[in-house]
Amino acid sequence: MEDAVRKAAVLIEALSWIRRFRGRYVVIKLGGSALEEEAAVKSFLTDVIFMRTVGMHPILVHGGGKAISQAMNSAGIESRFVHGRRYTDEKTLEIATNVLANQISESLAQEIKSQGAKAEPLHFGTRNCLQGEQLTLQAEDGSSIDLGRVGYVTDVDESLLAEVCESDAIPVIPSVALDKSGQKLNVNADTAAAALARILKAEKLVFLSDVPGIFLDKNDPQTLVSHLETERCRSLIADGTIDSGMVPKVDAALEALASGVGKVHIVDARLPHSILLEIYSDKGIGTEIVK
Ligand SMILES: Nc1ncnc2c1ncn2[C@@H]1O[C@H](COP(=O)(O)OP(=O)(O)O)[C@@H](O)[C@H]1O
Ligand SMILES: CC(=O)N[C@@H](CCC(=O)OP(=O)(O)O)C(=O)O
Repeated sequence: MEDAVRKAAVLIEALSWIRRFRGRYVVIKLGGSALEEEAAVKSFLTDVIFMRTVGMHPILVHGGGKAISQAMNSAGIESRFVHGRRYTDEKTLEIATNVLANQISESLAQEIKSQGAKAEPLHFGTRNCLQGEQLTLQAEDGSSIDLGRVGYVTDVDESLLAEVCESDAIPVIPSVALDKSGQKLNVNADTAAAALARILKAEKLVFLSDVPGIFLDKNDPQTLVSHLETERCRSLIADGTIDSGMVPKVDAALEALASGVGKVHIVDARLPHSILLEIYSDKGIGTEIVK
């Protein structure tokens, strides 16, 4: 009996959050590290279906850095990263966009469908929703750094996304944009998700990765911080506490918050139902970043 009452209490706790987020966009970025664990991905997609069913508009954006590197290895091409971006020549572009759109997006959408919900992969091979431009970075001496066909998102087809969400489907979006002449660009998935959240003025941006959140000591999970403000994030990046793959995520988080996104969350994709616990309960389990 006690157990049944406890279950009802959980539902009641979720009620105010369900009401608050009805009809709102939540952009969820699934990273390549998290995608490696098949069972965890299936359970995560059940959570996304739950979110959709209770009226939220979840938008799934994904990367797949590890799978792209594996596919490149198999093709005998070595991956090269320049300032955290994969140097993308024509052959790399073909492999990366094939892995992201034709393999990962399609398999995520298939899994959502096999769990009884609707999903629509949105990319260059179906209906594209990310427009972009080629990214040029500047070196300290002012010269430009060549990244090849790497891009950043400049615009999003909002009416397409609204239409897909209204049809009750979950949009599944790989981090590939098209430029003005319809050519593909390889976009870092963290920045693609942040651009989507910014342009849609999403309620939330959630990063699912392979760590429980942000640690103050990278090697000690006990140092997880549950709440961070933007200034603190900047100093944690500056002093090296936040480094490697976490830097583009936190940079993207700061950019999204600055342009009106309500809150950013970093949660562990490997922990069952982490996203539901983060969004629909009073005390989350990962790291939340606020302005
Ligand atoms: N302060 C920190 N707290 C937690 N993780 C950190 C921190 N600094 C760096 N990291 C690293 O960031 C990684 C997540 O980034 P990444 O591997 O690029 O994930 P994804 O594939 O999800 O984009 C973690 O596995 C961890 O090694
Ligand atoms: C330009 C660039 O670096 N694009 C990334 C796109 C995938 C990605 O970002 O995947 P994760 O989320 O798993 O890191 C790449 O080619 O790896």
